[in-house]
Amino acid sequence: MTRSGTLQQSPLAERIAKLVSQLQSGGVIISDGIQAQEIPGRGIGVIACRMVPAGERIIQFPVTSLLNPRTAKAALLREVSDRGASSMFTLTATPIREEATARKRVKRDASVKAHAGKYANLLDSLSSHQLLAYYLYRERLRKDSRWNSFFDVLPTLDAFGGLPLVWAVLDHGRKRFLDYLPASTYKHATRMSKQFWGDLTAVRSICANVEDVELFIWAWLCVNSRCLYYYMAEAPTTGDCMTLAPIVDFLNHSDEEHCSIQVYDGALATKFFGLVTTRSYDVGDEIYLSYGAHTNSFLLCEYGFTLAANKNTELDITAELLAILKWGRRTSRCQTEGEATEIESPKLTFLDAYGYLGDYTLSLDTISYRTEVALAVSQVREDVCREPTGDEPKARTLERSQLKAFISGMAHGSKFKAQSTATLNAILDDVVNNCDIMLAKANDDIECSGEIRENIVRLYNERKQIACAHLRMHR
Ligand SMILES: C[S@@+](CC[C@H](N)C(=O)[O-])C[C@H]1O[C@@H](n2cnc3c(N)ncnc32)[C@H](O)[C@@H]1O
Repeated sequence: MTRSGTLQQSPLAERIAKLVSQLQSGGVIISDGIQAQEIPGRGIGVIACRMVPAGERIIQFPVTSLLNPRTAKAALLREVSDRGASSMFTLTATPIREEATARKRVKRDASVKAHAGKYANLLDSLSSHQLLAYYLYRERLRKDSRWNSFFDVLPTLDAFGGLPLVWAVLDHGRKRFLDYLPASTYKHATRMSKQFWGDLTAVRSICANVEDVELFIWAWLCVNSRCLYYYMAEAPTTGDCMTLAPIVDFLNHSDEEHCSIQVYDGALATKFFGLVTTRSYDVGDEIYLSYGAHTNSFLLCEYGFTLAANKNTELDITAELLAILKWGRRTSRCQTEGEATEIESPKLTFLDAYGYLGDYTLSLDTISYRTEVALAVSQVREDVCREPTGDEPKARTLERSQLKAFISGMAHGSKFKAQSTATLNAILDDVVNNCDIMLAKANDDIECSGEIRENIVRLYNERKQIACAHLRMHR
């Protein structure tokens, strides 16, 4: 992974040492048992440099040194009162005027106060992700930012080049790779792209001079891929409870549990944000953190990598199943999921009413209950999914009650089993064929190379592996 910076930059080890020393002088405690260093294929990671037992606190951060919406907002407001109108950025709404003479200082102070109040309200209107991306964007442009040694070790925009979001937003000849993605991954990338543009618009609505899309996407992705959960009472949603913690954010992901985050009280009423090992390590072992039980499709979209062997692998057949529910037929290339859910359909309305619309998946050995329900609904007539409006044939009433009993878990749904298996097998045959086509396409495309091809191939191989396992089980 390339690091941010230019030709004059010092070696990575020196930049890491500089960041560590700056953090330590700010009260961060880093165990002598760990060391951050470059790891082939994974950027920077954290390694045990002595035997580290389970239960050791390896990093401890005074919460006031974290970079999160709370500390970023405080820094932004301080800047307004310190710099007044000479602030590098001015708000879209009523910028304050520089007052030239001492006589006008009182008036100026009042103006700064009013400005700060307005600014605080505007900042409060941003989500945590928007606020942090805005803050990183601004700080990255400052020569004297207190976060410069952190920025010196963050990935460059180039290092984010494997993310579908970057292909979608910046293209750089890669937009067409989006068409190689499985439908569910494509949908995830599209959703992120929408969120990204929405966030940029929100930030620009309070500060028009956020013009550099490349710098903003870099900031947005640093926040997206490096933030950890951190509870803040003022955060409006769980998703807003996020913080950056330099060094902690060097830990790479594993689907095994390695470490946990703890917030605890220290001396003098200081609160600490700490990282604690949950297993022991030998010298040279990499110390990981689980980012969550994520599939490779999720990891690719949110973080730009996939795991060679992922415990949370699944096959998403939402697009394929929605096409059957809506149109009563299969489609060969399914990127139609959005389209299918937007169209009025009694079966989709019915599934939605019961909380079973979308997210149809299979793991290597199980079919999710949501998928079973959707398969059952796919085989009944549309009028079974409508509420009765008067007299109706008894058979329809019976079938509706059998379906509802299955959905609510009161019946095994054996009535639906055979047809569900047949429909699923037909979908899985299509999945296998589609995987072969897409694998051949990606492999033949010489521009789709390196890590990007490796990740796409991994997604299709996984899909194919799960589809074949179920076809073997159910044929
Ligand atoms: C929180 S950062 C971890 C530190 C990062 N490696 C760095 O160089 O700064 C998350 C990023 O690390 C990389 N990463 C994390 N876990 C990985 C893994 N198991 N394999 C490959 N890359 C990984 C991805 O680029 C991801 O976006």
